[in-house]
Amino acid sequence: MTMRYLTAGESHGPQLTTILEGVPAGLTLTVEDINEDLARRQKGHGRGRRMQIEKDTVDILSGVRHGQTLGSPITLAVTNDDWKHWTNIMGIEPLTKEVEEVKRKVTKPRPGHADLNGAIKYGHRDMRNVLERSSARETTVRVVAGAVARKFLSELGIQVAGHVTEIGGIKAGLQVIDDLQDLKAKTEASPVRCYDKNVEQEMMDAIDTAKKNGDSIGGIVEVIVEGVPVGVGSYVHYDRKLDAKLAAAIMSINAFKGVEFGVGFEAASLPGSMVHDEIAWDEERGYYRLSNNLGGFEGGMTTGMPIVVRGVMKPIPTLYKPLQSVDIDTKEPFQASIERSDSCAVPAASVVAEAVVAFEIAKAIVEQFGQDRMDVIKGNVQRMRDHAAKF
Ligand SMILES: Cc1cc2nc3c(=O)[nH]c(=O)nc-3n(C[C@H](O)[C@H](O)[C@H](O)COP(=O)(O)O)c2cc1C
Ligand SMILES: C=C(O[C@@H]1CC(C(=O)O)=C[C@@H](OP(=O)(O)O)[C@H]1O)C(=O)O
Repeated sequence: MTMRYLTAGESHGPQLTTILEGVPAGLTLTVEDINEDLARRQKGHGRGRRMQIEKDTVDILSGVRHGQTLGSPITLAVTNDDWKHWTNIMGIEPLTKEVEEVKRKVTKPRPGHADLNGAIKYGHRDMRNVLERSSARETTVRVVAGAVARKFLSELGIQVAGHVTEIGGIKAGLQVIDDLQDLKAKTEASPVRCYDKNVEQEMMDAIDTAKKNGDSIGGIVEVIVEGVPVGVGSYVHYDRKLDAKLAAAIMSINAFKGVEFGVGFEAASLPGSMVHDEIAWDEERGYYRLSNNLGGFEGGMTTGMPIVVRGVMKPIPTLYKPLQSVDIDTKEPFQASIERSDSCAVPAASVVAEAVVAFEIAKAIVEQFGQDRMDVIKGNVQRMRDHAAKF
């Protein structure tokens, strides 16, 4: 058995829901653990008006009793505060004439969003049926699932931190990050979730300029995970490689277009001597590496060094400045008219990236070190650490 989750819910429907299955029994879990991450996801310069309407908090509806997980499926829900403005448009009852009159049918696909392909695929003449689910509103409950995973990992001494390294071409200064607490403190204090104070204002200006021009910008987020034991994941079969799973998880975030580990794409132009992480040993630490260019992975398995994974987010597709598109009813070209949109969601996406990475690592640990009980998993992880230290 494994840990898995489903998400359900439309962007302007009553709520987003996730059911997590396979979370071991005996994990201490409170709504506060989760609400903290939900609040972090809502912050960040560049978000549109929707974030002022929502104040995301979670309800735990099953699988937890007196602050402890039971081992049974955990149902978690986040209410959409905006729903009250959309009850006619998003109702589940059949259409009446009055509803038809207020129903905002969407027939103008946005380049870069899921509208046109989704409409053709599912046969929807009203593209609201596509955008409601393709919206990144769904990432609220991925952050909820990730918060549970993060709590699980913290019990095993594993820390996860995400931050923004680039927005609209403005790059954070290069720094080897070896203090996650410091990184977290700097990132949380930053309106763009970037540790480098020197570029913060430039990033915000880039976002404001894009917004003023009716445009949008993307960027790069990085997630660092410390404390994962050696050998999580496996080289023995392609679908057991943990780096591949993390790559898929990052790519699954709305608007993400690429993933790299450690030096990543730069490895193409570097000689092997500048890429591979030399191996050393001492009595206290056991085996360790003199560098971490490969971002914590060899052979689909963790090396014990921090995992360093980055993802690139394209600019937000909904633009106030119209791009060419065609109305699917009239087949006429149109000028876009936009109600609201984010102009940059890279800071929020760094929290989503943390969540999906945390979930994949928690899942791999549950698969490898025991499934039902926290105490058994803790013991098994410790045995692996001892084994590696003595090896
Ligand atoms: C946190 C977050 C917020 C987003 N906000 C918007 C938005 O306001 N407007 C928009 O058009 N796209 C937004 N996106 C991106 C779209 O959801 C995404 O581009 C779309 O689902 C199409 O999928 P794809 O870009 O992965 O192909 C956001 C993405 C994330 C991660
Ligand atoms: C609601 C969220 O993000 C939304 C993601 C999104 C999209 O198209 O992906 C479009 C916008 O939604 P709306 O059209 O309601 O303004 C964003 O606000 C959120 O992150 O919670």
